[in-house]
Amino acid sequence: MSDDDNSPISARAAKQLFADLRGAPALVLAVSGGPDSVALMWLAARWQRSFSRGPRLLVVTVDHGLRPEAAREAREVKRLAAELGLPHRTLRWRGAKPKTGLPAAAREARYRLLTQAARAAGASHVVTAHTRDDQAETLLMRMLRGSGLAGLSAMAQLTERDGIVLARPLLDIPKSQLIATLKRAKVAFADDPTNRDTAFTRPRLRALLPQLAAEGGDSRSLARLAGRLSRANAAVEVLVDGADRFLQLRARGDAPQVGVRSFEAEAFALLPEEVRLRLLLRAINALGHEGPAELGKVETLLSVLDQALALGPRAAANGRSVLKQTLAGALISLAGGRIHIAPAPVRRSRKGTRRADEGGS
Ligand SMILES: Nc1ncnc2c1ncn2[C@@H]1O[C@H](COP(=O)(O)OP(=O)(O)OP(=O)(O)O)[C@@H](O)[C@H]1O
Repeated sequence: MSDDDNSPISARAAKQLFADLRGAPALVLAVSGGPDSVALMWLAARWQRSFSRGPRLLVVTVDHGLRPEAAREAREVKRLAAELGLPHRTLRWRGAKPKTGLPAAAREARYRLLTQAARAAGASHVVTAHTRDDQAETLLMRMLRGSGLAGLSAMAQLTERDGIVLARPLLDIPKSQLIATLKRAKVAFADDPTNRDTAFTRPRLRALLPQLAAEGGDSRSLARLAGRLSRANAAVEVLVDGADRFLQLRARGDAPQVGVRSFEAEAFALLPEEVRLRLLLRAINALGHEGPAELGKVETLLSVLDQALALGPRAAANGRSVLKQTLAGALISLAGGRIHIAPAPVRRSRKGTRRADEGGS
């Protein structure tokens, strides 16, 4: 860790960190009460005071209803926000809590509540306090799961959700600098014990980080790796855009069918495997009605498709369907020398709930 990693963030440095947010009408600051987000609130308040007409700031704390101390922590954030002259709201997650996958469900609820609050306040952005340490943990978690290049790109500075921009201006900043900033400003912050609860994957991985850092794999190098993979991922996406246009040009003579993607099988087969995979993934996610497809399942589908295509154009050119499979609510078929992707038919199950056909046929 360099000396800089332990120095407080200056007003000048903060101005650069928040530069992308300067023109926003209003910002929701997502503040849990932990050190990272309390530092975000303190830095943003100081930054806003430097303008006569900066973005309006609204501080939002989500109480997930999972820990008894959460309500007190939210009140503490409200008190600190008031000291900084910022309005604050506490939002409660009232839905049923699942027995498994609780962190993921809580995160989903949190982002839903935060984006709703942003919309209601006329804010264009929800700003979170993700740090370089969070980025390193995210990369590590995804590496252990065997994620693809897109997943290994970890978090981006700006993403979009339901028309609201999620901004992470502190993504290159180590947590130690945020703590140094709070210490210098004499601001107190809460300690969330779930951050160390080894019943959850992320805290278990967090506990491994000092050992990795001792071997040279500190948050700086892990975050640099995520940045490099993100750059490579962006380049592949541009190649996939180009391949998509190429396939559309090849289909010029064919009347396009509404709600169906279709590729000429022979031209598709010439493309690199990663590009073929992403073309399928994009089409399935755009037309399927069961949420994003799992990468592993699309890989399996592609190998089945490749085997069918390896039988040669004859196999696929006689109009008969040589492959018909559903995945993530999309129907993928190979017939007449073309690959078709369309929404899968929705049928009623015996219990009366609607569901898509499953499995191949
Ligand atoms: N209860 C909360 N209320 C408001 N904002 C929160 C809350 N919890 C987390 N945040 C915001 O999200 C940021 C990341 O928090 P944390 O690392 O705990 O999230 P996570 O559960 O690991 O999931 P993700 O990284 O996907 O958001 C925090 O710095 C803060 O800005």
